[in-house]
Amino acid sequence: MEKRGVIDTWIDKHRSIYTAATRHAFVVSIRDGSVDLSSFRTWLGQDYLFVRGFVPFVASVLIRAGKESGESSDMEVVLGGMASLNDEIEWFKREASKWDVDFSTVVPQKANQEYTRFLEALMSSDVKYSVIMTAFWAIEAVYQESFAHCLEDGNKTPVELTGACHRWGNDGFKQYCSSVKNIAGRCLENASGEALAEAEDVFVRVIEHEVAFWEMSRGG
Ligand SMILES: Cc1ncc(CO)c(N)n1
Repeated sequence: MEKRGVIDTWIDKHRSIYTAATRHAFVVSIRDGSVDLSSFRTWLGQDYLFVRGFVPFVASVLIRAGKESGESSDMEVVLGGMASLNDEIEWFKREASKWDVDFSTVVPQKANQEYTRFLEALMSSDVKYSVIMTAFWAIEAVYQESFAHCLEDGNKTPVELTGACHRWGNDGFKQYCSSVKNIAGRCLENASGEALAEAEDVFVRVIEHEVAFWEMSRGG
């Protein structure tokens, strides 16, 4: 059994918003097959833009893992995440031609802009390593839990959407999220009360941005 840490207590404490992010109506509609394909296309274009903004964020996490972590494995975990982002961008481009979405004309919507701005603020050197790691974990975990749900028993996920679900819902990605969670948890064990409060706040804000991102996608 894995040890329950502060992150698990936050998930419990903020359960309703956490569930709103990981079982959003958009995700549930993928799982039950009722998804509106124009929503999926909106999500695809917006998430491609998001991921392009997420790369520099992960790069900043990588630099900090190299400099500030006492554990050499932190950098390797984040580097693995970087490598999968490289594949992800290629995947998005293949999906774009499959769904006839032209990324060059996609304009970031408000929820996307606000999320990207939030990530940019987290890249400041004033933000503590434990806080940035908590954010990084939460961002990845929402996608992992959401898309894994679309692959669980009883799903009616349309076959043309299973590629997206496997991308974030596969066991390797789950393992990777668990490694990031362990890093964040370890940092938080030694964190000051102030850092803990900041990390909890950032956790909730990530979840809120994720909910808004799904809402935007569903809105078409
Ligand atoms: C909005 C959003 N959150 C998380 C991820 C996971 O990388 C993603 N691709 N997009």
